[in-house]
Amino acid sequence: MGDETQRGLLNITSEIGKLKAVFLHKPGKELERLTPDYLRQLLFDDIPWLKQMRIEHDEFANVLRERGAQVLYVEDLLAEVLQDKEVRKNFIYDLLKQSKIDSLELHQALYDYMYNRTPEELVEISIAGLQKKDVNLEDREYSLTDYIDADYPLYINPIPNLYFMRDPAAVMGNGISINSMHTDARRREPMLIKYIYENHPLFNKDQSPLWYDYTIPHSLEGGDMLVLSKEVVAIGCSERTSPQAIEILARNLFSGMKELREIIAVRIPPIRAFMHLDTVFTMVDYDKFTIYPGIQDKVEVYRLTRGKNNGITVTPETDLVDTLKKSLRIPSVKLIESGGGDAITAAREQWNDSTNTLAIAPGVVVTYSRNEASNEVLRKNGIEVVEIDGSELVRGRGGPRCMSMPLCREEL
Ligand SMILES: NC(=O)NCCC[C@H](N)C(=O)O
Repeated sequence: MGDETQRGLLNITSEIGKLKAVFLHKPGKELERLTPDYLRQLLFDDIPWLKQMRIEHDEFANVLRERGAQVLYVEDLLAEVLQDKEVRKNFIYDLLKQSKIDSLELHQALYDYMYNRTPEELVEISIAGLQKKDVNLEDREYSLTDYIDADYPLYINPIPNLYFMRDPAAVMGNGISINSMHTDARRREPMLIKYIYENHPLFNKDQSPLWYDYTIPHSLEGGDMLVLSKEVVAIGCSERTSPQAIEILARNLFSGMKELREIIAVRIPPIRAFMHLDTVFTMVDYDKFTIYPGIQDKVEVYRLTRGKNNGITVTPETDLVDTLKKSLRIPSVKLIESGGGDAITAAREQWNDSTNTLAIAPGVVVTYSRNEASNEVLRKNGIEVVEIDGSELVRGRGGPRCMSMPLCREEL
């Protein structure tokens, strides 16, 4: 990575430029800690079969490599930064704080236990959680909390959604937004990215501005963030991303991304099936987007530009397509409706993330093979579709875009 280490690896100025480097997390033991009792709370609808899921995830990573992207795994970079003793100490403290371990004695015992693990084991604990039965703390005196929580099997909860790397952070320009997650189930994920951002030379923190921090109390998730061009960013205002967060992010982007002209805020209905903007709308080529049919009539669109009202002027718009044309300064925009024109098929395939495409070059996308009608309609519109199997991966309700965090794309 020679040069990139010098100037920072991060550079995302579009949704569709050829993908050069991407962050993934390969699903691991954290998925084996999902039980029926906690499924909903952990944002799953079913229990995936981990072995098959990992095969599917490897296929996804291979497709990206074959098309020229460097695949970096969050677990590897985190293990590298945790080699440093000071970083490791702080990380364990933050992990215990985040896990709300308040009892002094338990805190000390778990600290000691984790400090004596290898960086790789510590990474696994931070993702898969820590079961009580795996730590022998028999001799200590119980606190009231210990007695009351005795039936709960874990000291540290798993974070099974980490393989949806899109959401805890997003690269925009040469900076990064480390996001504030909407649900408790995902609250730890951005902390892991923050440790990598602050300590790994590949991220070259001094060259890479921080656009948003996960400690800000207004939720913002990466599935809502689309870098349409150097000059235009779209942000979903959704179940997961608040208008306050969009305004804070907008101010930071306007002051740090000199070429950025406007931010399009797209308000989508706040329901689980449409949890982020990228579950209903993704960019697939210079002037083409795939969209869940009918959603364009249910959204509200606002343009944010540099202005006097605390740095931002907000202009309500009436139509998504007109706004895209105007903002991107292109003569036409093609919306490719998923589902192939049939409402039932469209709804079924959207549930399985048909519109959550990952562009790996202009007009080339990765999708799940199961979404046959939606893939067909993309092809009919001149898009090259690279299919992967996702029968197990999809059970967490996310597709190829959700599973990837692009770090660097070729400039258009
Ligand atoms: N960008 C995305 O839409 N990511 C999918 C996240 C799925 C995950 N189970 C969640 O509910 O957060």
